Amino acid sequence: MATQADNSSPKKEAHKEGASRFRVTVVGSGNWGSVAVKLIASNTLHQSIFHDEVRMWVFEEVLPSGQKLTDTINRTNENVKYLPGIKLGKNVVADPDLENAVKEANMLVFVTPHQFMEGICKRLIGKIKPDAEAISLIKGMEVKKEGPCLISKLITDMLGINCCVLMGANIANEIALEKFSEATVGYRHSKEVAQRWARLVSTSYFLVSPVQDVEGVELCGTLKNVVAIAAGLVDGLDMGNNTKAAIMRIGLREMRALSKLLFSSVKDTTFFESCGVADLITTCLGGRNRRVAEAFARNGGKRSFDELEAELLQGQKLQGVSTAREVYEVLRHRGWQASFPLFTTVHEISIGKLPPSAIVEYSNSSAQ
Ligand SMILES: NC(=O)c1ccc[n+]([C@@H]2O[C@H](COP(=O)([O-])OP(=O)(O)OC[C@H]3O[C@@H](n4cnc5c(N)ncnc54)[C@H](O)[C@@H]3O)[C@@H](O)[C@H]2O)c1
Ligand SMILES: O=P(O)(O)OC[C@H](O)CO
Repeated sequence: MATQADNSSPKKEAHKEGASRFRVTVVGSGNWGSVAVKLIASNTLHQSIFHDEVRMWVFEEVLPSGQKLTDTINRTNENVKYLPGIKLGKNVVADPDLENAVKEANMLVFVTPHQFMEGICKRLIGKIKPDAEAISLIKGMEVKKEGPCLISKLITDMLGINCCVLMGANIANEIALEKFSEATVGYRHSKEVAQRWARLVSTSYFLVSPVQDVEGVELCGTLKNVVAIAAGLVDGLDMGNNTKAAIMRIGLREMRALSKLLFSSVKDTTFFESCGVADLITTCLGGRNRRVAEAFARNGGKRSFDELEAELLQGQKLQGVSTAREVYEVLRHRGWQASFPLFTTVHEISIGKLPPSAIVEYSNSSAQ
């Protein structure tokens, strides 16, 4: 069942005497981070359980104008670099000081590119409130000696706090324009906590469903980025819709198979939620991973993903190429490469070991 915030009244309900309000900080301010802030800020204003102010940690940058990004956000109420043209909400405060941004929060929303999370968590050890709850909107994982480590687990292990996840068919620019979308909150124990997260982010155009399967939800969001690279390669090779649909189907099979091998608790039904097949479809049709992979194939693999990412995304970050490498490390370590030809081939193409055309030749060996 979708959970929708009651934000029908423009005025905040009366605050119950003695009840303390949840203070929210969003750690991250990229394209999705800024849209998440907009959703949250529209809800904290109207719901008495939340403090009005939403603090947003900004990785400080100096803009071409010479001004700091944080100052510009606070002056214009817009993230002019990562989400231009969209007002975030007057109750949003951008803060370049990470420790200061989190110190009073008891609801922490993590939404940075995954490769920065370990460093961010290190800086936050001992700096957050002991009763804080977290949610990760980050699609990606780390690979440790012991094996893969999902970002929600990294947060829990390093900061000692519970962490839900929110994933879904959520191209940020479309949600910024208030076009209808769905998302899935994955939770481990407490449905009540998951419902509070849903209440924080849901709007009339953004419907959120809680599912008790953190690993399944997070692995869907993480692994679909590798399939999106494959779909972009197919587009760049002008192979047409049937081939792309086949690659998406094979990719979905590999997503499900790897998720269940890594965590036997992962539920089949999770793949039918927004975080599963719906996110796979939207990413393979309109995402950044798809777009950069298309350019990579059109250039015959002669320009690197890093170079194309910098040119096409202007500071936004791809997750699919590094996730393909991380998945490859897991497969190689466990001797599972032969069972995951699409994941393996995406990595080998991205490092120049195979040409872009290998995406079809090699991936279809699992198409049974
Ligand atoms: N953009 C989307 O449509 C979308 C939708 C759903 C989920 N996501 C996921 O959300 C996560 C965040 O993506 P995004 O779109 O908000 O970011 P983004 O790719 O738009 O922006 C990159 C961000 O990284 C920051 N950054 C750069 N160097 C840094 C450093 N050294 N340390 C910390 N931060 C640094 C930049 O300031 C910027 O805020 C990713 O896991 C992504 O897969 C994105
Ligand atoms: O633009 P991408 O490829 O990073 O994908 C964005 C979102 O994950 C889609 O849900």
